[in-house]
Amino acid sequence: MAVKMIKVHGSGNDFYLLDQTQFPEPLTDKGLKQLAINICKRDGAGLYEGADGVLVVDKSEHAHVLGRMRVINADGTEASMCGNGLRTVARYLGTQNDTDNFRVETMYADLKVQAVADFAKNVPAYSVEISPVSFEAKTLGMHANHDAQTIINEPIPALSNELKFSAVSVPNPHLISFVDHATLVGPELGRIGEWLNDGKNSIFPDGVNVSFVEVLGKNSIFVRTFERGVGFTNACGTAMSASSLMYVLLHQESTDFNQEIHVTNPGGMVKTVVHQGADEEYWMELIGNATFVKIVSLPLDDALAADFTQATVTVTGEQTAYESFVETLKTA
Ligand SMILES: N[C@@H](CCC[C@H](N)C(=O)O)C(=O)O
Repeated sequence: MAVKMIKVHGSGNDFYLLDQTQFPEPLTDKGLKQLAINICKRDGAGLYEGADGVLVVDKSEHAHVLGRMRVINADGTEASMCGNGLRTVARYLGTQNDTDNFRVETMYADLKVQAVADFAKNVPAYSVEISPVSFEAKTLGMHANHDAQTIINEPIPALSNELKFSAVSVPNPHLISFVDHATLVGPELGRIGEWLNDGKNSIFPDGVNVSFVEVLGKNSIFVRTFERGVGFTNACGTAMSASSLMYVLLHQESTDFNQEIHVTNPGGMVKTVVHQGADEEYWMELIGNATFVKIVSLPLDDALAADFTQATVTVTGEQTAYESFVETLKTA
């Protein structure tokens, strides 16, 4: 049996999108984990250039929902959400069902998604809801600062004597620190990210996504992320949404609720809007590209055995358009 996957990305955060409805029976969780580990490897060991993870699309049993998305990180662990990936899954399901405003089931919520105006010619874009938000240590799996219930713009001495951190789940866990430019591009993010995701530390035993954020100007931030289960990524959608929330809560001199925030990242840019609902709950809109790079086919047994010799590929041409779009950002 052959497996067909689409190589997709949002802001250069890249994935293999696997629609399990192509199989008579979905893969087991063990099979999905093995597949992700095999195909995501970088440096020529994976399928083509590898990926940050696999986006698994399944049927949903929920009413008014077009499909279910699961997120398997490159190391085979499962994440509860993926903002950049959700945009591409929204495009995939929307195109299949000929609709552009619907919901997708994710681990903790059925999230609203919507097609929006293209970012540039041949650079389709989608807006997705990021929620639910929590600052609770229990939800975050956090045991820091003598088991503090929340950490909002506070030092965590076990991590750094200089930086302040905010811990927020959206619903995957994020640790956010506002830094100057030298710190943004320096080695601290890698050091802290690796330590917190070593599976041995007692602060985040299940790991955490770590982001450094630089305020660039009014309604404008740069976000660099070390992802749990992946390492450095070009961009992390939930991290950019969590960073935007903390930007609104901590930097009212520069931004506010309901304003469009320009978020640049190493792989491109997205826009976010932070909302507070009627019950005071926070939620974010994440707006960005949903690029389909190529369609890949290979025997499923080969993919599960990490043999990619029979793989065939059809390139869409969208990556060239995306790269031209990113070039325009540098001159803007
Ligand atoms: N890149 C994703 C987030 C992926 C999940 C993360 N690695 C985790 O384990 O929480 C995004 O765009 O949000």
